[in-house]
Amino acid sequence: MLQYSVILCSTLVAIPFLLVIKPRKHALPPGPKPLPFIGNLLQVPRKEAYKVYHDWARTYGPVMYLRIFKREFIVLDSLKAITDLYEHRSSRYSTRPRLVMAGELCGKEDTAILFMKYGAKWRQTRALVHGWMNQRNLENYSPVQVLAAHRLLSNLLDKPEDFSEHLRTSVGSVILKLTYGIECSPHEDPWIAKSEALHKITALASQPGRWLVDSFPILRFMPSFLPGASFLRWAKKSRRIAFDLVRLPYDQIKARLTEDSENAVSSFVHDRLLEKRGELTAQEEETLIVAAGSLYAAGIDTLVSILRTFFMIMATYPEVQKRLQQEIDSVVGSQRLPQFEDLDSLPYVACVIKELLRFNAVAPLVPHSLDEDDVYDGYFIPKGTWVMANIWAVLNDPSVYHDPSTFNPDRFNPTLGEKAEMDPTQIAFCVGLGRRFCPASYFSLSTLFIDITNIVSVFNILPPLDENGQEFIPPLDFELGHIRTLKPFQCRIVPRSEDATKLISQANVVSH
Ligand code: HEM
Repeated sequence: MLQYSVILCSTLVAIPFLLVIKPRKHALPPGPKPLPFIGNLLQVPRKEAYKVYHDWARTYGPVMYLRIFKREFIVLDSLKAITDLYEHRSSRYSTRPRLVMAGELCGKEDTAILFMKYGAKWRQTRALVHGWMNQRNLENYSPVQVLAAHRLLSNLLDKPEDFSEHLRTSVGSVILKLTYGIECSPHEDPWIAKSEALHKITALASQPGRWLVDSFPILRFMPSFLPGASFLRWAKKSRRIAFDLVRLPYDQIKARLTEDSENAVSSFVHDRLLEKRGELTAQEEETLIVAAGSLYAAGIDTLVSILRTFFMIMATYPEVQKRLQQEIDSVVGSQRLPQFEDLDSLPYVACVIKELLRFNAVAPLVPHSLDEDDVYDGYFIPKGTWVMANIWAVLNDPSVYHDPSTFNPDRFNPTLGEKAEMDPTQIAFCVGLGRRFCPASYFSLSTLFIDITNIVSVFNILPPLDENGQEFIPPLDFELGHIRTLKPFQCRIVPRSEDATKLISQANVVSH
């Protein structure tokens, strides 16, 4: 009942806006026929939207238009359209769409670069992140990445069934150590728990179509004690969690720098503070806090999603696992664990990583927006529109990737007479190479390399068993929050040999 009254109020608020829509010189792009007032609300897919949009593109073409109430959406379904807008018109298409719930009410616009509007604040934050995450600094991160990979092996040996949690701890501990110098505990670390809580909030807050306030921003001014305004109370709590997560670790480092400078550990934040002798202006401080917090928030979920998919693939495609192990064994042997120095000698590992990034499409629909009206391909693109790059469609285009629903790393391994298929690393991270490309692509690829090689060198990853003790293949069921990730699934993780078990123990003695 309450919901109906909110919809009724919103309708009354929206009518005057609808009446002043001006005639446009160029037509909007084609799309499914909208209903009066609610637009395409009832047609917008709730599940695997990127697949449905791709199907629609067969009817409407690679540039499609949708509307939900007053919010306008364009879906770009080809690499050409994405590159034309995100890259060739990057000065216009580099801002983010308005997200009232996630961005404004839950505070993501002020705490994470990913959600920030294009402008001076974004540029300053981005410059800080980019300067630190570039390829030249990669060597400095290696010891931390190797240590975390070894601890991951030990955790997988102890409690294989908790592999998803171990992955989150491992990736989180690398990012927290490099960003803030924080040492995470191997189990139930409070920082990792906070990041998990924020991940859930962000996924919920940015769910398209979930929040009426995203379509009717005026609802944010409702008194929060009113019935029907529980979303405002939830947003207030979530906002506090988002701010705490970026502020608390920063405050800890700052305090340690003055109180206990001898024991302060080098990190992104520590080194920036030291450069300025701890005397940052309020604005510099805010930029540093957000830059550091952005890495933590943007980095964990993406990498964990890819690594979980890796476990699923190993359990589903035993022949791929066997080839990986054969290659690693032939280069590394059985007396040590893989290292970064082995990278150039392991071409099949590189192909598997590329195929994981293609197959998983962590960010299947990347939203950008524009602050001025534009015309593309004869179509009108209104300012403020959500422009969504369908990266899943590009990474699953059968004219580029043969049999795209099959996991096949060999597609990147040119054989006699056959060309390698398009390298997906650029697309997965960069999306048409616009200005918002992922600043952490080198870091991500190196983390995937060290984790994957270490895991398969000592473990066999096998399908789970059913109640009759028979192996079964878990379904490949992805869910989409703010990123695309597999729903919980099981697999068996078993040491390959006694030597492998010994190697894990030795590596952890050395690392402690
Ligand atoms: C496999 C792993 C990853 C993938 C596939 C990935 C992909 C992406 C994509 C598609 C974007 C948006 C690009 C756009 O808007 O055009 C992005 C942005 C971003 N990524 Fe990543 N990412 C990954 C890992 C990471 C990691 C590990 C970190 C940090 C440690 C990170 C930090 C960021 C940040 C800060 C942005 C925001 C850039 C901005 O808005 O200016 N990413 N990433």
